[in-house]
Amino acid sequence: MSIKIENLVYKYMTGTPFEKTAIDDVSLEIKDGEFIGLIGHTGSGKSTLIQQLNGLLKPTSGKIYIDGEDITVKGINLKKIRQKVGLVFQYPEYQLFEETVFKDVAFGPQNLGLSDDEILKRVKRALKIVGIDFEKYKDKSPFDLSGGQRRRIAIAGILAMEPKILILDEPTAGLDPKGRDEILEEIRKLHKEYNNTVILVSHSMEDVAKLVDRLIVMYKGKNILTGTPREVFKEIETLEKIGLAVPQVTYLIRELRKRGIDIREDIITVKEAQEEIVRLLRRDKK
Ligand SMILES: Nc1ncnc2c1ncn2[C@@H]1O[C@H](COP(=O)(O)OP(=O)(O)OP(=O)(O)O)[C@@H](O)[C@H]1O
Repeated sequence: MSIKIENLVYKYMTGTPFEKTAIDDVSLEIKDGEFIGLIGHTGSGKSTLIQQLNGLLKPTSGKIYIDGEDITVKGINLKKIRQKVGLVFQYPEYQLFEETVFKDVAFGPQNLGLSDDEILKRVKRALKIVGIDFEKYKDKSPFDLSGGQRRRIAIAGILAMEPKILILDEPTAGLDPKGRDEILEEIRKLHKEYNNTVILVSHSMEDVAKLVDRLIVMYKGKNILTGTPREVFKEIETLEKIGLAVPQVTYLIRELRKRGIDIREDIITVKEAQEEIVRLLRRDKK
């Protein structure tokens, strides 16, 4: 499902100073099935932006179209929008409340009024994607599990509703490197399996660059850069100015090129760097 945002403005009326413009005239388009990384420093407006995409916050002005439908009009059916746009909040594990894993993941599909067979199918599928063994965990209390496992179950609860657009707000926040890599790998898998539109919110370029089709970079409520990770990483000066680091390997390649080494410019992962270095060594041997 596609998303189109036109001249979006969001002002909080409760802050200090009294009025705070959190989203400042943002326009962008996301295509059906795209995997987007929404990047920006703390306070750049990422959470405010995504909460408007499922109707949780109502824009101060501007338009949002989900699959061509304007969701900013009065009287719009919010339940219908939330079936299409699934939002996984930061630290979603704190929103688990049922006494078993099964009940927690089934809660969303039950609210959609699906049959028991369909609910079971969806719960199994969602747990499989997040790497939780259905038989082993279905009757366990989520509260007896580790933080990483609880987060997966919370994500599975949203996946089980099979939203055409899935938005994850900092899904790796607070996890150790292993847990972080596992969750990111699962998000990659689920995008492949469902082929839905995914927006992954993060302030770590390193995490998202290797996964996404396109990056949207926010700064002070504005969308200041958009493009593939390779295109965005070329703007190192702009990114540095706004406090976002490009992956370390990108810096390394830049330094090597400055020293006259003829290495490909658009490398963004360590794996690509390894392959390129091997290629150069082989070439020089000849
Ligand atoms: N409830 C609120 N009342 C007033 N101002 C708010 C409120 N929530 C957010 N803001 C302000 O709006 C701006 C954007 O905040 P937002 O949470 O959308 O940024 P973010 O990029 O998601 O940050 P983070 O990475 O920390 O979640 C910030 O300046 C923030 O202080």
